[in-house]
Amino acid sequence: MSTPLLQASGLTKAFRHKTGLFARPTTQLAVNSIGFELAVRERIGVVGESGSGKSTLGRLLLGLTEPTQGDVWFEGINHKQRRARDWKEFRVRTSLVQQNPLSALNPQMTIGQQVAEGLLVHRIAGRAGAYEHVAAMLERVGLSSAMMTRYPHQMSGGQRQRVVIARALVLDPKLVVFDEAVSALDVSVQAQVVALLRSLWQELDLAYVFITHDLRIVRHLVDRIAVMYLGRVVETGDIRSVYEWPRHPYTRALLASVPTMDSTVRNIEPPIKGELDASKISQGCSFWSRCPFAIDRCAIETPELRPIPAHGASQHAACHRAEEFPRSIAPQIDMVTERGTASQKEMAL
Ligand SMILES: Nc1ncnc2c1ncn2[C@@H]1O[C@H](COP(=O)(O)OP(=O)(O)OP(=O)(O)O)[C@@H](O)[C@H]1O
Repeated sequence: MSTPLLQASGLTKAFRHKTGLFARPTTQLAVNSIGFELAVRERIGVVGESGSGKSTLGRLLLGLTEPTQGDVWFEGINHKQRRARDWKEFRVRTSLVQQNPLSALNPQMTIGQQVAEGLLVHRIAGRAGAYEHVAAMLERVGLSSAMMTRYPHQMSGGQRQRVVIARALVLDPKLVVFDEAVSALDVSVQAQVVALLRSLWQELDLAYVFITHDLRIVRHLVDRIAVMYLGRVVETGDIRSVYEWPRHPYTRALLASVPTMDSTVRNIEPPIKGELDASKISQGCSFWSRCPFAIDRCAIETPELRPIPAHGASQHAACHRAEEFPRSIAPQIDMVTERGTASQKEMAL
C-alpha cells in the first residue's frame, strides 16, 4: 500500500475556557482522538454543526494549531519532526481556503500582487515569470488576466473567492483544505464555485479536505465524508453509502434536515432534541441526551467508531444501534446548479 498523503492518529485539541472572573476554568475537547487518512487525489468532506470541531481539525491537519495529543503525518513526515525548512516546503505543498474572501485579501494590494506573493516569497518565479503564472492561474479559475490590476473592493463576492482559490493553487499544492469556502456565497454563485472546484480537481493533482455544515454542497464534491459531533467523528464512509444508508442517528438527522425540492419525499426521521452543548459530554455517547433512539447503554458506554459489517468495509459508525436503522430517509438532495436545479442523480460524481 502506498503512503497516504495525509494521516492523523489520536488527534486531540483541548481548549481551556473561563466563564467568569472567579469561575474555575473548564477544559473542552474541540477535537477528541480523531484518526484520519487521505490518499493522494482523494477528497473528503468534514461535516457537522457549528462548534463540532471541524475548523480546529482543519487547522491541526495543516499544523496551524498545536495538538494537545496525537500526530499528523503529511507525505510520511510527522509534523512534530519538521524543522523550519520542512515547514516551508509543507506550506508550499498545502493550502487553506477560508470562508470570507474579503477578509482573506489585502484591500491595499492588487489582485495580481496578492496571487503572485507566494511565488515571489518562495522564490518559485521571478517577477516576469510570476506575471505569466498569475495571468494563467486567473484564467484557470474563470477570471480575466486583466483583473490583475484591480483591487478586492472592485470585484464581486464570487470573483473574490475565485481570486482566493487562484492564490491557494498558484504554488501547485497537493492538498487544499477548504473551510466553509463557499458557504457565504449566493446559491447560484455557490454552484459555479463548486463546479470550478470539481473541474480543478479533475485537471490538477489535488486532494481536498472540504469542511462545511452544508450537506448539499459536499454531496457533489467529495469521495468520502466524515461526520463530526462534539469533537469526534461519529460516522465516516464513502459518500454514496453514507447518503443512501446513514447509520448514525446524528447523520440521519442532518440529512433529513436538508430541504429538498421533491415534494414526494416525506421526512419520517424523528427530530433531534436540544442544541449541541459541550458541557453535556460525560460518560457514554456524546449524542445520547439529544438522540431519539437512545437506550440505557448509550448513557453509560461510549460507542467506538466501528465498521458496519453488512454495508461494506468503508462505512464506520459510532453508535450501539447502527445496524438497526433502515435505509435512507431523505434520498434526493437537490443542489442549485448553474443550469437550474439538479438532483443527485443528475450530478453523479
Ligand atoms: N482558539 C480557541 N480558543 C478557545 N476555544 C476554541 C478556540 N477555537 C475553537 N474553540 C472551541 O472549540 C469548539 C470547536 O470549534 P470549531 O471552530 O473547531 O468548530 P466548527 O465545527 O468549525 O464550528 P464553526 O463552523 O462555527 O466554526 C467550539 O466550542 C469553539 O468555541
